[in-house]
Order: sequence, then structure tokens, then C-alpha cells
Amino acid sequence: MTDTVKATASDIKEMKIRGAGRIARAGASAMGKFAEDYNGGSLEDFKKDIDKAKKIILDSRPTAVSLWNGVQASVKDVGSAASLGEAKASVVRNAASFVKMSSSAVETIAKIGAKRVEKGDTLLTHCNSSAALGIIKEAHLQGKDIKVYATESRPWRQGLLTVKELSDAGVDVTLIIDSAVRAVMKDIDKVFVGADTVTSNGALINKVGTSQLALAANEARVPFSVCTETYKFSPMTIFGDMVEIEERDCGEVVKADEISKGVKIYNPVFDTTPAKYIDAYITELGVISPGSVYDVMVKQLGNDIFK
Ligand SMILES: O=P(O)(O)OC[C@H]1O[C@H](OP(=O)(O)O)[C@H](O)[C@@H]1O
Repeated sequence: MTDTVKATASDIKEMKIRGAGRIARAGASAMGKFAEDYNGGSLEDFKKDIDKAKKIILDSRPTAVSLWNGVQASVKDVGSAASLGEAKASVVRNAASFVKMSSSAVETIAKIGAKRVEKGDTLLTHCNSSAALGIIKEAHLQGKDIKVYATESRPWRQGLLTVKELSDAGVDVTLIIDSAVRAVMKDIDKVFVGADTVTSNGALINKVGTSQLALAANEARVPFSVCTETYKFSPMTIFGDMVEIEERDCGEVVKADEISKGVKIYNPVFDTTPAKYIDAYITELGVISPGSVYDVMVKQLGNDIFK
């Protein structure tokens, strides 16, 4: 297996490459590079080998369906290719097309979402979502004079990436610990978070802590919007599949010498926010309700998904 595939899978697993959009683009790019460098003999060999490459990439992190959708989009024409050359070229072409579409989607979401930010708004965000931060930075660029609260997002503390990114962009940003979200919610006008996976019934799988943020926003009647590309919508959930919630090493939560032996540590990386706590999904196709996710998926993927 090529070094690029193994190195990409390792970087995603170790979160050197992180963020649902970024890992999707990295997975697609690795598939494209695999095809470009492939020097095997036959189309049959290529089909077997690219399936192995796909599995290595997909096994790196289980929750963000964006990774699956990015890899699938890259290899979708291999089965119908008439020759090895045609199969390789299709993967290179489709991978590049997915990466371009994915980056363009984040830019479109920024433009659409910024319209929902009003002058003087105080916003709250969680973790480090390029889609959510795109909206926030665009609203700032438009001179909307916003203030932002960003959660630390324990245990990985992606919030530190967020406050650096926003302060570097000149945004007035305040870091808070995750358990402070309900205390600050009275001062918040709107919440913007990202997505790892969206299920067919409109539920959100995102960084752990998102659901408590949605609960506090709902209690305070603060609009809660999810900023996401539609390739994070999960077709498998239409047929009842559950989304696997990744659990990571306990050492990310506490150092071994800080806790007595025998104490168990539960470290889920994501949680689920039911559709009823979500006011809108801000996507590259526009602002949609949680109840429209199924229809958007079927429209985009076509009725083939039922075959
Ligand atoms: O695609 P973008 O909007 O950048 O990020 C989407 C989500 O991916 C991240 O997961 P992790 O930090 O990779 O575990 C966060 O949960 C974030 O909200």
C-alpha cells in the first residue's frame, strides 16, 4: 500500500489532520494520489488494491460521514471503467472534483450564513469548525461589529485553535470553559456550530458538548444553527444505520499519574443533538430545516440509493 494512503490514515487518526471537511478532502486526495501513482498490472488488480486503500483511509476515524462520502465520491466510477487507464483517470478526476466542491461549499456557506448575523450580535461557537468560522469571519469582514464566545472544547481543546483563528482575523473573541455555556447564554444572540454527520431525521452528530450547548440555547430561546456542507449528510442513516460515536484514548482526558488505577474514563469525541433543538442547517444549497434533510439527501443522491 502506498505511503500516501498510510500516512494520510495515520494523520487523520492522530488528528494531525482534523475537522470533518479537512479529513474528507485529505481522504479524497489520498485516493487520487494512490490512483495516479498506481503501477499495477490489471484493472482487476487495481479494483482490489483501491478497495484496500479505501478501507485503510475509512478505518482512521469512524464518525464523520464526510470521510466516507469523500472517498466514495473519488472511487465511484471505478466499477464501470473499461480499462485500467480509465479507472485510474476517473479516481484522479473525481477526487480533485470533490476537493474543489468541498472548498467551494465552505465559501458559499460563509456568504449565506453571514446574512443571518445582525450588526452587534454576540455569537457562540463550539470546537473548531471551518464552516462555522467561515460565517463568523465573513460577518466580521462585512463590518457587523460582532463579539464571539468560543468554548475550550475539552479534552482536545480545539477552542484554542478557534480563538487564535478569530483573533488573528481581528474578531473580538472570548474563550470560555465548556461548563460555562449556560452561564453565558443570556448574553448570546446566536449559536453557530459545525457538523461531523447529519442523520436522515435531522439529528446532528458533532463535537461532544454540542448537545448541552443546544439545550442551553433552546432554554434561552437563542437560535441554534448548524453550518455544514451537504456531503456530511449520511445516506446510511436513511436505512436505519446508527452513527458510530468515536471514543479516544483516556490519556487525552487525564494523565495516568493524575488518577488512581482502576478508575474508568469515558472519552466520547462526539454527541448527538436531536432535530428539535436545531433551528436551521446552513448549507451550500441554502438554509434548510432539520425536517428537510431527508428530502435534500434523496434529491442529491437520486433514487439509486434505494436500489
Ligand atoms: O468540517 P468542519 O466544519 O471544519 O468541522 C466539523 C466538525 O469536525 C470537528 O471534529 P474533530 O475536531 O475533527 O474531531 C468538530 O466536531 C467540528 O464541529
